Amino acid sequence: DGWISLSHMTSDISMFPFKEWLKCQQKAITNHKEELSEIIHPQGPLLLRNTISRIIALSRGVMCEPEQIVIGAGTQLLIKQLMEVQKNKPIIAMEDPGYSRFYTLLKNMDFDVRSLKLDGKGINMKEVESSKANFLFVTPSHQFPTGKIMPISRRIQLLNWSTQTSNRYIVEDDYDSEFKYETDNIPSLQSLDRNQRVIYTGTFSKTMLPGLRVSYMVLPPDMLRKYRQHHADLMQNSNSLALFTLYYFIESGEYAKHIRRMNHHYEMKRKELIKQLELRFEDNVKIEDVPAGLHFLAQFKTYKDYETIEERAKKEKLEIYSMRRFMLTNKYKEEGVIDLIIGFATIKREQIPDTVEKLHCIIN
Ligand SMILES: Cc1ncc(COP(=O)(O)O)c(CN[C@H](CF)CCC(=O)O)c1O
Repeated sequence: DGWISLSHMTSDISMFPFKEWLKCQQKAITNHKEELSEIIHPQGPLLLRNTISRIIALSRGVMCEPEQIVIGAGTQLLIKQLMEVQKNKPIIAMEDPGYSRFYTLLKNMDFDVRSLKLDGKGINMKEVESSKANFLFVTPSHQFPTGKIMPISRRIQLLNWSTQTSNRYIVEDDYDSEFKYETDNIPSLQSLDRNQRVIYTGTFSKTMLPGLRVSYMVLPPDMLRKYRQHHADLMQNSNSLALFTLYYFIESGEYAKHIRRMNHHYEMKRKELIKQLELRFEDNVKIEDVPAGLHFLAQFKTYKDYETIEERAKKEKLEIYSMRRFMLTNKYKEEGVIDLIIGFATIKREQIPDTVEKLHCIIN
């Protein structure tokens, strides 16, 4: 259809090992007919939760028992189910710019959602303190969408904040933490938490396929008890066959191999795209060069406004999202520049020069 994608919402399907996936699916069908014929554990199969707890301990330092893991068909659904448990409507705070889908979901659930500004270290601490929030949503590993990696100092401040009164929680959304280039990973916020205040969420959307719809959250024991009480009748909403297949995919080593391969592939494309952008735009572009994730923020000098740029991108059949998509309430707009979110998962390496050229004529 002639469209080129700089979307941050995709993963590179051309590299997905479907042959291996199908072998694992065959194993799942052969070995788990029993489970496939009945209602599985509401939190997802214990054998997959064992595997997930092992990999997030190794890769993210998350310390948890498999019993604390709840699997679900997407992070949004898990957040919805988690927040349904909260009595007396806690006040919620989240990053702005941030994840508009969570903001909309929580507003639609009639929560009082405060959108807090960022500073150089991530969510602004003074705003957190004055927000009177009980539930704080953050993306410390790779702030969504600016990409900032939250330093340990700010993480400690947040953890101290979470222990100041009894009913405070931090939801750590670790959505694309598996992709780090050059730098090594800072352990998760959850790994530093000694007071059972951090609810950790992860997803296979970025490392596998967004269409798989397999995500998970790790609940502290007291929250898990409340969750199980409230959702006693709720069934697992992920596809069981996909869950058992994923189990074999991980246990066979294919998952670790796939992540290594994708890390290398994405790092190469990211480097090339940044190089071409800087060549073409010279000092009319400023790249937030955080070596992580599947997108980066690029600030372009132009007096055109967001609507014009978005219109022209559509006309040029270039799928790209601007900062407008992520501004929750403070619609700031610096004079003479626009911020675009550049996703590099889907673009082919050979398409990069033309795409940069296309972007140049859209912006200038
Ligand atoms: C901040 C953040 N936390 C989690 C997910 C994972 O969600 P799920 O696939 O349901 O597990 C995403 C994935 N982002 C979506 C696809 F990229 C949508 C982006 C947009 O709406 O801008 C995300 O950005």
